[in-house]
Amino acid sequence: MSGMNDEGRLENQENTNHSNADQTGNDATISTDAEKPLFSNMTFEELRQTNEKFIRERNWHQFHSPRNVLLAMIGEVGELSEIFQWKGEVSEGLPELSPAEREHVGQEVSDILIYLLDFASRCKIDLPAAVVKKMTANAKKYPVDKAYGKSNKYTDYQ
Ligand SMILES: Nc1ccn([C@H]2C[C@H](O)[C@@H](COP(=O)(O)OP(=O)(O)OP(=O)(O)O)O2)c(=O)n1
Repeated sequence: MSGMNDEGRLENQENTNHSNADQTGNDATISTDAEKPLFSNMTFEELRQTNEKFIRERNWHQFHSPRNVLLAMIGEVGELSEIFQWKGEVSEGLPELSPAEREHVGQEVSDILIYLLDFASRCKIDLPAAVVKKMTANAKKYPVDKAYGKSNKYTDYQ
């Protein structure tokens, strides 16, 4: 279960002592190191400010309406999808892709995030706060005891 701490940050209160093994005894966990730090320490706000400067210096705010930025983001989602298109299943860490393809994935996912930050900014949405709120709601909708090891929609066990 997750909740908010005094600073408004999402804190993970889940009991992580349970086994990841499913009923057949297999370890159902795909990633063993998913919770180790992976991202560099740039805040959403720092990234947003850097991008606002990029847009302002080019006098591009006139083009960056919420609708235009949303469409640009969807275009980048398409570009990311193209890298995976017609391939078989791809494993965590993308070992099936070439180094150039992995680099390309990083570029396209960055374009998506840049446009997402831009979109949130154009809509005056405090994105990290909205994400924390949504994660808290997700944890309530999908309680561990009901959702553990199941991929059902929450409506199946309401
Ligand atoms: N009007 C624009 C144009 C570009 N960008 C920024 C956001 C994206 O991170 C990146 C998108 O640039 P391109 O439209 O040139 O798209 P790609 O980088 O994906 O290039 P290509 O389409 O050649 O793969 O640049 C932006 O904010 N506003």
